[in-house]
Amino acid sequence: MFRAADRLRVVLNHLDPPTAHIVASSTSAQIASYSHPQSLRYTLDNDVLSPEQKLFYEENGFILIKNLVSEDDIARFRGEFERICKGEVHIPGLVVMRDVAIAKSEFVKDQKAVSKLQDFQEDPELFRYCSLPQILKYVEAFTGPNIMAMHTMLINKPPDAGKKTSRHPMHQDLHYFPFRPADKIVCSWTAMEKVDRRNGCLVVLPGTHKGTLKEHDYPDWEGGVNKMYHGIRDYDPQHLRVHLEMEKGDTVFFHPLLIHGSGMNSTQGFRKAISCHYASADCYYIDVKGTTQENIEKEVQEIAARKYAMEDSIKFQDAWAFRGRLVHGERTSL
Ligand SMILES: CCCC(=O)SCCNC(=O)CCNC(=O)[C@H](O)C(C)(C)COP(=O)(O)OP(=O)(O)OC[C@H]1O[C@@H](n2cnc3c(N)ncnc32)[C@H](O)[C@@H]1OP(=O)(O)O
Ligand SMILES: Nc1ncnc2c1ncn2[C@@H]1O[C@H](COP(=O)(O)OP(=O)(O)OP(=O)(O)O)[C@@H](O)[C@H]1O
Ligand SMILES: O=C(O)CCC(=O)C(=O)O
Ligand SMILES: [Fe+2]
Ligand SMILES: [Mg+2]
Repeated sequence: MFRAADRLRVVLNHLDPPTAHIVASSTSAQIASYSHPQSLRYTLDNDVLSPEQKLFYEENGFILIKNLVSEDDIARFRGEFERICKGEVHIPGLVVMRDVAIAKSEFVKDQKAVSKLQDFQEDPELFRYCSLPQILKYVEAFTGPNIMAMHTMLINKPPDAGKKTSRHPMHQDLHYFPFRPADKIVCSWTAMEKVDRRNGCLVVLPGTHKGTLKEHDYPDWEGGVNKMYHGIRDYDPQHLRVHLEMEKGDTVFFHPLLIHGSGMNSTQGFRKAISCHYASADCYYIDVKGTTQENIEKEVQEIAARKYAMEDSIKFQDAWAFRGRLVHGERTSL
């Protein structure tokens, strides 16, 4: 009989030493809560994940793969980001976001003002990230062969302006998505430089992908909160937290129900990461009316109505169908 604690130890051998140390320092009660999976629910067989890696994802809801994206590719993404910030290229549909602490200040056409690019699916250079074969190989282990890139971001977490607005509250990405099933959705998030607690690395609550979608709303933060940065109000503050310290090119794949956030950037540098949410093209859209997702639907529709100057006519689902791009296999449903 393979005990939970033994399995966790096996799995820890596949983590970075710092992360392994943090997981290993969890209490025995928390370790015991890693139950034995009856069968593999969250991963598929495509010979990419080792049995230990599968078990780790099943139990924790994330897996970190070291050195998956090359220095050259990251340099190219960084170059394109700079060109966008300088206004040298114009990408249809791209959303350029500024941190709430600087959004109201004078506009500077410089990357320093930009906290996030969203929806870069029409930028061939940045979208290369979503088609990288070594990423898709892993994605397929979660989604199967028909793969849609649904949501793209380049996050440029700014040095905190003193109001802690650079934090991203604890949340589940599924809150933003009107498609299911959740188990056929996965995020890939690649560090474009070394990320650690000082510059605001990702923080995850392992195992929370086994729970349900929780109610999200704006946190009561005195210094203000960025637009659409909803958080979970009632997550268990005692739950084991793992800080994912990563080197440039390291990539974490995580489940859309995994509770995660990122801390304040207390350095002077802009912490960069690039990410894509993938879903199986076999997923289907749902109506979020009457669910906890109604609040985000309303906000997305308000912004879309302003952006495309079309009152009320954009459905939440259509906004996703319009941005989604097939990256592998067939576009069967989404
Ligand atoms: C897994 C998925 C996870 C996620 O999707 S997380 C977050 C999702 N976020 C998004 O979809 C992007 C949301 N942001 C946006 O759409 C835009 O950045 C946003 C907020 C509409 C601003 O667009 P801009 O083109 O900059 O428009 P603008 O300069 O005219 O500003 C309009 C009003 O918005 C304010 N604003 C801008 N950036 C903000 C921020 N970061 N947080 C809070 N408020 C912000 C801005 O001050 C202005 O306000 P006012 O109308 O002057 O009172
Ligand atoms: N008061 C709070 N309420 C809700 N969430 C918070 C609060 N403070 C921090 N968080 C969230 O916890 C995560 C980590 O935040 P924080 O910046 O405090 O880093 P940390 O985990 O405490 O690490 P460090 O101590 O190294 O700063 C982020 O997702 C952040 O948004
Ligand atoms: O890079 C980060 O800080 C995390 C962003 C994130 O989790 C999100 O935008 O959904
Ligand atoms: Fe997220
Ligand atoms: Mg802290």
